[in-house]
Amino acid sequence: MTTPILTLEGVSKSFTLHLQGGLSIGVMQDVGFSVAPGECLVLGGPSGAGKSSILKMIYGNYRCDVGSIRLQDGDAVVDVATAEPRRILALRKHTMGYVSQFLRVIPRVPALAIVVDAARETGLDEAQAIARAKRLLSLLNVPERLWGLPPATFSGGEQQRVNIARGLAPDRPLLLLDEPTASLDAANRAVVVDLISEKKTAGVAIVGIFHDEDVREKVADRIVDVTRFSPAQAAA
Ligand SMILES: Nc1ncnc2c1ncn2[C@@H]1O[C@H](COP(=O)(O)OP(=O)(O)OP(=O)(O)O)[C@@H](O)[C@H]1O
Repeated sequence: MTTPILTLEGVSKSFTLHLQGGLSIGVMQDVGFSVAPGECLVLGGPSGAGKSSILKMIYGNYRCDVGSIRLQDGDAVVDVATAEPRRILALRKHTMGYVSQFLRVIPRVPALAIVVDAARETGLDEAQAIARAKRLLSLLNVPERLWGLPPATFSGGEQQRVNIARGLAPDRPLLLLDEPTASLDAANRAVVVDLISEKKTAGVAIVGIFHDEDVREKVADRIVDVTRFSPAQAAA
């Protein structure tokens, strides 16, 4: 098997509810899986099972209580679980990308510039970045008349497609996808499936959450049901 780019081992997570007297709720126990370059691992399981929390731990937004999250970064291996915030920021710039279903709108920055800036983050020059951004926006059916406008006034679906273009524009070896196709129409879902396949062919490792069964079937190499990491399951 190809050397994995990402390996989670013995990861557990609980949340402390400060509004309820510091009550601690265990959400996941002993999470473990690996992902290889070019592979798409889909996290499955019912609402509240902990799928998004796993992505957030990999991205370094949530700290895990114990366990390791080892990420290949060039010749080095970094444990995200214990890495300094500065190291995590560097990983986000070069090594791992995160695409959620929501665009955090930056006031006054036009859609095309948002995607061009993202493409430039991993080293494309201006001309290459513009070409890539235009290709993505066209493929994702964002009308050309909107490219020069800030997305604040775009429809929800248009904003989501700008967001996907921005998330897929840079070249990073690991991509985390948190329901990027939620509320897209069938035609645009199919485009996203093709773009994900392109990334896989380019050797990008993907960990994703897709509620749409059809999308999941098309992109997943493996599906991990995260209910197997629930503390109740572990105690049984
Ligand atoms: N910041 C937080 N503070 C407290 N509890 C949290 C926090 N984030 C997540 N949780 C809890 O952890 C559990 C898992 O949530 P998570 O969002 O990871 O589930 P999910 O499987 O992605 O759900 P969905 O499919 O509905 O998005 C839930 O019970 C949720 O309430």
